[in-house]
Amino acid sequence: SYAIDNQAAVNQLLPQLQDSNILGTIQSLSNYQNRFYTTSHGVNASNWIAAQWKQLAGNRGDVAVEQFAHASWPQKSVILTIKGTDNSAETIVLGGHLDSTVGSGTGESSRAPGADDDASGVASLTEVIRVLLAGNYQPRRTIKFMAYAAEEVGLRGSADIAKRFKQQQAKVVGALQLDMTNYQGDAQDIFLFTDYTNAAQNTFLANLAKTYLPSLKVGYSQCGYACSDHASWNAQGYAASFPFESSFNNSNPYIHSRNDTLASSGNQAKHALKFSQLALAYAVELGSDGP
Ligand SMILES: N[C@H](Cc1ccc(I)cc1)C(=O)NO
Ligand SMILES: [Zn+2]
Ligand SMILES: [Zn+2]
Repeated sequence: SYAIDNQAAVNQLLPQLQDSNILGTIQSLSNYQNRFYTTSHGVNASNWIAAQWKQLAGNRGDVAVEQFAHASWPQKSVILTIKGTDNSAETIVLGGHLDSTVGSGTGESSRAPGADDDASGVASLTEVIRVLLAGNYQPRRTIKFMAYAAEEVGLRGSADIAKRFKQQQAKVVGALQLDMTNYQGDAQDIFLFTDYTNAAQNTFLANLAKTYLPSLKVGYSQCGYACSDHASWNAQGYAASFPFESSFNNSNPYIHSRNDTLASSGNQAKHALKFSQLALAYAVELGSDGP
């Protein structure tokens, strides 16, 4: 159910989220020459994220970090799992993509910083992982954080994973996608996309924002096509949502170019922090439901 009944836990964890940490992760990821799915840099960036998430996991027995190998390209996806206590068969997925591109012809030497698209989403998620684990949060459902490979070439990493989960009849209660969280193109703060997503879960997110982030303005928009990894989960029949940094009309003009840098996003991570806050509320409220 989409009940909002964990105020104590959420309100204790929310203030611990720091935009300075998000900024650092965006900087580190955009320092790779590129993170394209077939380059050595793209492979290294995946390994770096896995190492970061392993560091955050520390020696918690209920937390595991793995890299999901894809058959037809070298860049792996990264999955961190926090195993649930008494409702661990039900799973919540929070994802973003780790690859970057400057469009067709991207290769080993291309410069593709991908600060907003999508280092920002991976950084927003990494800060949620840090706070949940530092706060020793123990979910009843299983929570999986995913950094997908090869999103820019057709949502291929998330498609592999979502298909595998469906084949295994995994009970994914909901999936949240963070792709571009740090460029504020509009006066409103968060835009919930209504195509290729689940309406009931979108309403839940709007209610989470109203409850925990009352100063934020929430709008709605559409992509018009399967524009990020939420569409891979939607395609498998799972409830997906896609909170986005701006409206379609005012989206970041720098993406898929060498100018998708932190500087182009105002050298800040305050906008990305809002998405960490929403994602944490989503993870804790859904994660705390029993069987
Ligand atoms: N097409 C998406 C980015 C994207 C998504 C929504 C909107 I509006 C504008 C741009 C992409 O490149 N994801 O990596
Ligand atoms: Zn992109
Ligand atoms: Zn993207």
